[in-house]
Amino acid sequence: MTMPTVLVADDDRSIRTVLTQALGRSGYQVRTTGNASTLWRWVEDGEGDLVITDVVMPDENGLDLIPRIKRVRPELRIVVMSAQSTLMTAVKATQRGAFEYLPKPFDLKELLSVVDRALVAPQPRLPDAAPPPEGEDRLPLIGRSMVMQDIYRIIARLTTSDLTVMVNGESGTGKELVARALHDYGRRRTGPFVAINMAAIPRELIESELFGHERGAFTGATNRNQGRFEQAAGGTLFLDEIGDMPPEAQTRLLRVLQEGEFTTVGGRQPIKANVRIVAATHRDLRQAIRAGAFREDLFYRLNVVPIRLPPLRERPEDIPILARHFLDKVQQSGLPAKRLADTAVERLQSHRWPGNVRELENLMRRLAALYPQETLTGEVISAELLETAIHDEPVPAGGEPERLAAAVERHIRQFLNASHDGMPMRDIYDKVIAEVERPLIQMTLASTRGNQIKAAAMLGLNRNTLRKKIRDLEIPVVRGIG
Ligand SMILES: Nc1ncnc2c1ncn2[C@@H]1O[C@H](COP(=O)(O)OP(=O)(O)OP(=O)(O)O)[C@@H](O)[C@H]1O
Repeated sequence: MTMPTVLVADDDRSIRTVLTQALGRSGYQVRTTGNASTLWRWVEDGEGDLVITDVVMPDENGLDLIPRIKRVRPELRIVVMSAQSTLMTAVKATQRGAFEYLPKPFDLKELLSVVDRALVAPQPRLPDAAPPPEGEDRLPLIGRSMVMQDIYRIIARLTTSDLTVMVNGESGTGKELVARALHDYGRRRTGPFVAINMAAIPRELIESELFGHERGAFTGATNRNQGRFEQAAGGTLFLDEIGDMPPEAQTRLLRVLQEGEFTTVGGRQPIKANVRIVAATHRDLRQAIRAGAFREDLFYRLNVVPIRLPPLRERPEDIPILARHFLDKVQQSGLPAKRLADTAVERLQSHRWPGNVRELENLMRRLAALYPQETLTGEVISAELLETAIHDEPVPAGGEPERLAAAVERHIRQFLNASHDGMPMRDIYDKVIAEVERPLIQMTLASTRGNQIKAAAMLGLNRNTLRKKIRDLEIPVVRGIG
């Protein structure tokens, strides 16, 4: 029995060598070339059982070759590998009919398993998504970390179906962007994208917002109103913060998903639901189910394809590229160009980003608007991060912001417990006040980069009072930064 022949096209000689060895060891016959035209000639001549192609080659883009190959040899499987590991590459490769897309660098074992699968997989149905708009190279999602690569591949596959998707991730991780990408590159892209945020609508209005209402259905319903289900007909309905949906609305939504039709509030005539649903939440829905706050049956209806968006701190390698992307964006809106010093990148990568990508985006916007220097240094970033730390309440890992008073109570309890062995503690008042005053003054000074006049104004203190406090609390004075 002759072993299948794998045709490899990549302009990088070392990749050709590695693939020849690895595929050869697995018993395949291998032919390699460094350009697209030779690959095309082999394919036209009927050679090969599988193609592995790079994207950027000197004579032609591998992605452009896929439709031509599919036209002459629809049965031939194509695996795309690319160092241009963006969402668009994944979407284009999948929608043009590639069997699999592998971002470089890839794991050889994974490649071999893809090759094995490709050669035995049943005849593929051509994706029924229309090809994405050409020249559409604006990237909706930025980041090249391995976790994001996996997400791009899932999104790319999901653009060829209408499966329900559940996006889970902390606030600001890009859940809405994922929902939009699923719509913009999917089969329903010519239809509407309609979003509704369960947390932002009063609970008694949610059903009428979702399904619409008839005139006179309730007090104040002076007109018939279309709900989001009707508005999104033929397109995508994004149910944001689904974990905040009240129980009655959950029951109704479940019924609509089971029956494929809905009635408006006060209406009788069932209307066919024609939407693709993408739901999102920052909550742990399994925990909500255990607490009786979310219907398990609804969860399973929605959680057909789960996508977990990682918090930014789990993919620090994406931070520089995201930061530069946001600086470019603000530059396009007319603000001066900025660059990041290496120290700035380091500082950004060591921050925890409780607000995730949104926090990074806002920081870059603020820096572009506020700082006159062209180069942003680590020091500038630190000062700005401290400033936001003063304005934002801290969000501990548990999710809910900790009240300052709660933290203070915890510390006071410790003070009081420390005084239990007979000797009452003295000067508790001054000690506690100093504990709060010292970081307050220190951080305010850091955020004004040592400028005591500005710090006094921010604190609402007289300048002399501030100076006295700095002396009494023995706060080191750093002057003249920036
Ligand atoms: N991978 C990414 N690439 C580029 N921009 C991103 C990315 N992820 C998030 N953003 C940007 O960060 C901001 C927050 O994203 P988005 O609104 O999608 O987050 P979310 O998870 O839906 O947040 P929330 O749960 O608070 O509604 C947006 O301005 C979005 O454009």
